[in-house]
Amino acid sequence: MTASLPITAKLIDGKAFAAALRARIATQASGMAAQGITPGLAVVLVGEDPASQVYVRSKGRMTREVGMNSYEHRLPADTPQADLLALIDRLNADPAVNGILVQLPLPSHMDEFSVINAIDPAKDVDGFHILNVGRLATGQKAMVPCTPLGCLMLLRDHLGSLSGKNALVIGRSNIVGKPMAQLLLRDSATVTVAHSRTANLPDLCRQADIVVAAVGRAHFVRGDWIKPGATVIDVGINRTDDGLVGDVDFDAAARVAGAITPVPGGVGPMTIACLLANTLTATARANGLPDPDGLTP
Ligand SMILES: Nc1nc2c(c(=O)[nH]1)N[C@@H](CN(C=O)c1ccc(C(=O)N[C@@H](CCC(=O)O)C(=O)O)cc1)CN2
Repeated sequence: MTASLPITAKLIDGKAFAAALRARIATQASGMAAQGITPGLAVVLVGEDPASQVYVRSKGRMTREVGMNSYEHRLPADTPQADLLALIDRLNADPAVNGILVQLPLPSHMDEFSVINAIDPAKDVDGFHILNVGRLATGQKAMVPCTPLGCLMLLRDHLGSLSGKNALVIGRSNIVGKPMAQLLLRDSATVTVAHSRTANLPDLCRQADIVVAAVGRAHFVRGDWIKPGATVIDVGINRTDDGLVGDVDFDAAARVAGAITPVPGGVGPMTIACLLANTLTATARANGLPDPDGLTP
């Protein structure tokens, strides 16, 4: 039905936005270096998941590019959980390390919550520790999960104020859906969180000024679900025979939406840029400095 319409949506270029954000972070990091402080980020990868290896490599490279120290720890897939917890203890105690990230997913013999909650909340640059989750939910100063923080930055840049907008978050994961809903609420949007049991999802979606799709199913959100002029943020990264695609049927949605993020090149690059932003914020807080400009929600 939508295929006959021209593509009219503005493309929200997350790749360009993330590059500009990293440049600002590099400038602020060099300001810290002038005060004798070099932020340090430790990334821990357990196992050989191919996508995780790519992300961890990119994290290390981009950390160094913005002038921070990168510490990479690669552990075999059969590492006992106690060994991972012992490494986290050492990183918690290391003053050169300001940020700690354990790449997810973890091998199935490990308990994700026990591992994440072992990280010092002040160094939890993923914002997944229960204390940071609670702080975000109650409007206190927190470390904020990187992907939703990146989505928020793109939304604010495109829309200015989110106040009073109808926002639909599709997906209720701890990494994206739930913190995204908290951030939108904090910006005074009217937020609905949809999931696999939600009734009448297409109709709900047709009422949304903002759609954040984070379900992990290729092309799940159809073009005729989109309200004309809506802003569509696609968090999905699905590897298919047609290559990497998002959770939104981009070709159809881009003929109806006012603005839309592509996959690749939309939200994905913001995740690592926001990780660097969080590392800078954690370093500032650890050294009694004010939060860096424009990097926190
Ligand atoms: N501890 C964490 N684990 C995971 C997180 C996270 O935030 N913290 N998020 C994802 C993976 N992720 C970062 O870790 C990540 C995903 C995607 C991208 C990205 O730049 N995507 C590109 C496409 C790259 C490709 O070809 O695969 C894009 O969308 O343009 C960066 C980071 C799960 N684990």
